[in-house]
Amino acid sequence: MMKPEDWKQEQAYLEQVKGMLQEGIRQLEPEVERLGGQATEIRKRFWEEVTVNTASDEDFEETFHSIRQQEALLSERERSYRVRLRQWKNMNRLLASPYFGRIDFREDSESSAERIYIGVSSFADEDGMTFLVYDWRTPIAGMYYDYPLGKASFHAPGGEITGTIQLKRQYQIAGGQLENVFDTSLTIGDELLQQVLGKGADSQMRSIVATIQKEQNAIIRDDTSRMVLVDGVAGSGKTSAALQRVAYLLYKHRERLKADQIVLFSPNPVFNSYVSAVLPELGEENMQQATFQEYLEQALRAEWSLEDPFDQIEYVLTRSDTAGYEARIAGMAYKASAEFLQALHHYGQWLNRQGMQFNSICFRGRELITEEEMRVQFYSYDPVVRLPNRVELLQEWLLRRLTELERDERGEAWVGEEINYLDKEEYAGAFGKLHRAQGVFEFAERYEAVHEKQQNITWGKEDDFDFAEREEDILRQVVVKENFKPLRKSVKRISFINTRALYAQLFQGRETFTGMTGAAELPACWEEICVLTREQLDSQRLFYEDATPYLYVKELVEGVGINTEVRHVFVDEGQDYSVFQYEFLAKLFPRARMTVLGDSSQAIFTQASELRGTSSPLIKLFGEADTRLFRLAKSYRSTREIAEFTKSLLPGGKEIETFHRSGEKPVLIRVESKEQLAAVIRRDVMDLLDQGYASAAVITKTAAESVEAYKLLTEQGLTDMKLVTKTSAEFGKGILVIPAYLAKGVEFDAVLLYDASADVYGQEAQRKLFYTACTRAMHRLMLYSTGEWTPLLLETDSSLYEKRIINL
Ligand SMILES: Nc1ncnc2c1ncn2[C@@H]1O[C@H](COP(=O)(O)OP(=O)(O)OP(=O)(O)O)[C@@H](O)[C@H]1O
Repeated sequence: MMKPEDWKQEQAYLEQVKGMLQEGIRQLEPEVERLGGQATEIRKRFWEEVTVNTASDEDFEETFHSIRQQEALLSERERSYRVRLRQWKNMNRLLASPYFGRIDFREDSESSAERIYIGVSSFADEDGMTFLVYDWRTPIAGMYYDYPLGKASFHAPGGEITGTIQLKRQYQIAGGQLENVFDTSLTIGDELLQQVLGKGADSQMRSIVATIQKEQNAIIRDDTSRMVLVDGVAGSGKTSAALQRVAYLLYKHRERLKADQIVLFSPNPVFNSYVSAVLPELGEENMQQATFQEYLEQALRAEWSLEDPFDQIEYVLTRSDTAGYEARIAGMAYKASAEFLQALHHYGQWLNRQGMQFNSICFRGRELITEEEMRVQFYSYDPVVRLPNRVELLQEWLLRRLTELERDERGEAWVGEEINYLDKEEYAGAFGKLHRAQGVFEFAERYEAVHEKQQNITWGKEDDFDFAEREEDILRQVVVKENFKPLRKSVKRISFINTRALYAQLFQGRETFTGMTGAAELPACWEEICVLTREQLDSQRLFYEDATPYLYVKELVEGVGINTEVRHVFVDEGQDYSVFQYEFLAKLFPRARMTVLGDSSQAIFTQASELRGTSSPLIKLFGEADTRLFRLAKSYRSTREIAEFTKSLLPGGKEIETFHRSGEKPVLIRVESKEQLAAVIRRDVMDLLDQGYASAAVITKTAAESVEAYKLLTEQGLTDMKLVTKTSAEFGKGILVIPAYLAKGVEFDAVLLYDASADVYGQEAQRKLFYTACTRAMHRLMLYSTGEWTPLLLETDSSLYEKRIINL
């Protein structure tokens, strides 16, 4: 218990800080207003203040300088305004809760300790010399997360500082009022964490700044590795740590790193809205967020109809009784593998010598430049020149060829016909050109006349400028040029490369594939995989598993469009990306460091990658020396009862540590029919809401099952539910019906697993999906079944759950 005089002292300090914050805000407010007003005014009157005169070169130069000056003034005002506004916002944020922690740190060279209060941003007194609150991201504040009482040290700009932490305190301050103070000897006391975790789920993720754990802090502050790889169990704070890390990096490199130089790849669009509040809460702007699918669509949508990962997983889960299923599944695994990547790499080398595929250039039903001509030209270049460079050379050659062919084309009969059909505007356009040309001819005529006089040479009549003939020439030129424009455009877009054929020729059969790629081992059903793949390609569709390899082949030949602006790439749910996708991201963002967060036990997609271990493509990506692997073994999300239950679902689950927050055991309820199922779920949802839980998710295996559940529950009179689909942009609080794969990464107060019977989760392959669904629950977990229980529960000790008999 805290001594009354300590409490009093804390109260007094809080009042002092609040008073100074209020004073700071009072002083800053008029300045923020003034600077904001000035910037707006300058922007509004920008052109009034600039004298625009371009009559002479000097005038032009003067105008140019005057614009530059005005621009500089505006950007200076806007910058000052932004800085002040940020300070003002930070102070306001602090006012409600100025700090959450304190350490008393005595440097070895000093006789007394300094009190370091820690909050979401720094706050200094008026002369800027004394820090009343330290930003949590400062090196000195880092000790708060890393050390218990006793010896501690931190890196200051001048070197390592060592000393002793003599006191460690945590605060709960809300609305400017001191609610609780805890002394702790540990890194971060459990008491506060208990309280934080005991709260209800939000529709948006919260910042964990006050209770970051030591092992999470190491991830947040790692600033040396090219690849930060986090393998953490469900609910261990991977996403939370990632977002805190973004905030940390933005603070530490605030002079040169901007939020839009950071990209977070997230599992689905709903997730984007789920995490979107954390950084603003910490006073930072949001980074860019994207899904890999968005990237694929932007690169391929123009030519292909693309399957997305959700349709792919629906196929995997629901179509096992259809023809070709086994082959497709084998194809998915192979097309995401390191072996296939290696094979494509060799394919690139093979293409260096032969086998390039082109689209001939056709015009008015004729082949102007044939595939064969292109192939001959392409392979006439020095073989040491890389494929993309040779493509460039070929492109230049094609453009030159087109110029020649365009010239030849002018005499063709169709051109004359087209001239006759030129409409008024086209004619006027061509005529304008003619007149410009005529100006040149007039000048030439004058010159010739003078020249003639001087040389006393007489030109023959037939050499005179024949306007009518010239007119026809120019019109022909114009018409052919117009008609050739699309050809040039498509050459510039590199459409002469037949990427589809380049990809399709990989799928002709086992021997040809091996010949082109040197691949040693192929799936047994390779021939069937070939047929399936070609069928798709022929109908202009790409399976999800083909999209990235297809892009890989495209870029192998054409070169990669790179982004050099982005400095950090974060990949959440990193286990769900294939080795291809990582290769891609590394190529696409050559100047970026990568942070990948994942959990192998939640690898529900077929293209999953190993996170650690010798075969991890992630470690290979930048090499072991540049990669740092972190392991998070403790799960914070769920109550101990739920976590003990979910860890029993995994073969290696024993390693998972649970956080000791207690609640009710998971409940297994068996019913007789779907109608009864809906009735029981309805009753349970109502009960949960009555008990004060604000978010409950009815989690299903597939989208089709979600639709069924939603319908049945509606029929039972449950209203105000939201059916979440892959196109949903966000979900609020309340009751959701959602397929498990869309609930990835998010959490709910209560999870009601719609149907955990053997019919639905009957196979070992569904274990990870089942585990992912159950681990979404924070406080309550209920599972229902309309028949035999799923065999995935067989290993689970019956003491870990409660079985209930329905009683409607
Ligand atoms: N240090 C912490 N302090 C307070 N809460 C924490 C802490 N670490 C994690 N949590 C909480 O635990 C829950 C799970 O965190 P998060 O979603 O970041 O985990 P995750 O590892 O990404 O989970 P999953 O892989 O299951 O999606 C969240 O409610 C988060 O706020």
